[in-house]
Amino acid sequence: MMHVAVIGSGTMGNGIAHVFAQHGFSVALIDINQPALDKGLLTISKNIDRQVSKGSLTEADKADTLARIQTHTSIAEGVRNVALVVEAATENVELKLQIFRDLDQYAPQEAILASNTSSISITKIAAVTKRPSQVIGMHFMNPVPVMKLVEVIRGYATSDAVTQQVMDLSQQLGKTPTEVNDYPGFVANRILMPMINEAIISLFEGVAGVEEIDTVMKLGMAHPMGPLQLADFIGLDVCLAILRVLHDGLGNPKYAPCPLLVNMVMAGRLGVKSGEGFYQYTAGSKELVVAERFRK
Ligand SMILES: NC(=O)c1ccc[n+]([C@@H]2O[C@H](COP(=O)([O-])OP(=O)(O)OC[C@H]3O[C@@H](n4cnc5c(N)ncnc54)[C@H](O)[C@@H]3O)[C@@H](O)[C@H]2O)c1
Repeated sequence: MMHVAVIGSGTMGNGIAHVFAQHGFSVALIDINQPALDKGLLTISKNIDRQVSKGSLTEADKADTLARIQTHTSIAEGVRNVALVVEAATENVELKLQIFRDLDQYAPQEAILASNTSSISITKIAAVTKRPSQVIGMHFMNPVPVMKLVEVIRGYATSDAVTQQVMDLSQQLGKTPTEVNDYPGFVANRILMPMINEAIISLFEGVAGVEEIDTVMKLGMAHPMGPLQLADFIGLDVCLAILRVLHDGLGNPKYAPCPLLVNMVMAGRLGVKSGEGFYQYTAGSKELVVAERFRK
C-alpha cells in the first residue's frame, strides 16, 4: 500500500485525504492542531455517508477508508516513509515556503512533493528545496471527491519522470489529470478569474443586474452556476488575490481587478463565508437572494 501525506485538513486537504484513502492509499493527514484534524475527519465521514446513501460506497468501504487515515500535528513525524506529499495548507507564500523547507528536511529523499496551491508559483516553491525536479503542482478542484480534474503543474525544473508518476497517480484516484506549465494562474484560474472579473465589470458598468448576468451565463453558456454566484462561493477575497497574481505576474492591464470587487473585499463582503456578496446567504435557506445593494 502506497503511503502519502496530506498537509492541511481544511476544505481541500480533507477532500484530498478522502480520495487517496478511498482508493487504497494509506494517508497521514497533518494539520497544526487536533481540533482542525478532528474537523477534517468529521467532514470526510459525512462526505462518505453521502456516497454510501447514493450507493457508490458501502459501509465496509467507509470503515476501510477511515482506517487508512492517521492524523498528526507534526510534519517531521507525519512524512516519515511517505512516497508523496500533497500540501494543501492555507494560501500564503511564506507559510508554504516554510512547509516545503520542512518537507525537504523530513520526507524521504526520493519522495515527490506536490502543492495544491491555486496561484503560487511551483517554481518558487521548488527553489527552496534541494529536490526541485521532484516538486510539482497537483491542483485538485473543490469539492475534491466530486470534481474529476487534477491540473498537474510542471515547475521549471520538474522532471518528466515525476510528471508522469503524478499523472498516473491522479488516474489511480479516478481523476483526469491535465498537464500544464507553471505560469501565473496556470490554466484554470487564468481563464476563470478574468471571466468572473468581466462579470463584475459588467455589473459595475450597469450593463445588467446580478441575476441577469448569471442567467445569461447559466442558460446561454450551459454553466452550472453563474459567474457572480461562483465568485461568492469561491470567496471574493480569494478571487481578488488570484487576479492580483495574474495582474502582477503577467503585467497586462486586462487582469486589473474591477474596483467594485476591491471595494466589496475592503467592506468585508466576501460572499458565502461572510453571509453576503452579490447574493445574501441565510443559514438554513437554500433560496438564492440578490444582496439588497444590487436589487433594483
Ligand atoms: N478552496 C478551494 O476551492 C480551493 C481550490 C483549489 C485549490 N485550493 C488551494 O488549496 C489550499 C488549501 O485551501 P483550503 O480552501 O483547503 O483552505 P482552508 O483554510 O480550508 O484549510 C487550510 C488548512 O491548512 C492548515 N494549516 C495552516 N498552516 C499549516 C501548517 N503549517 N501545517 C499544516 N497545516 C496547516 C489550516 O489549519 C487549515 O486547516 C490553498 O493553497 C488553496 O489555494 C483551494
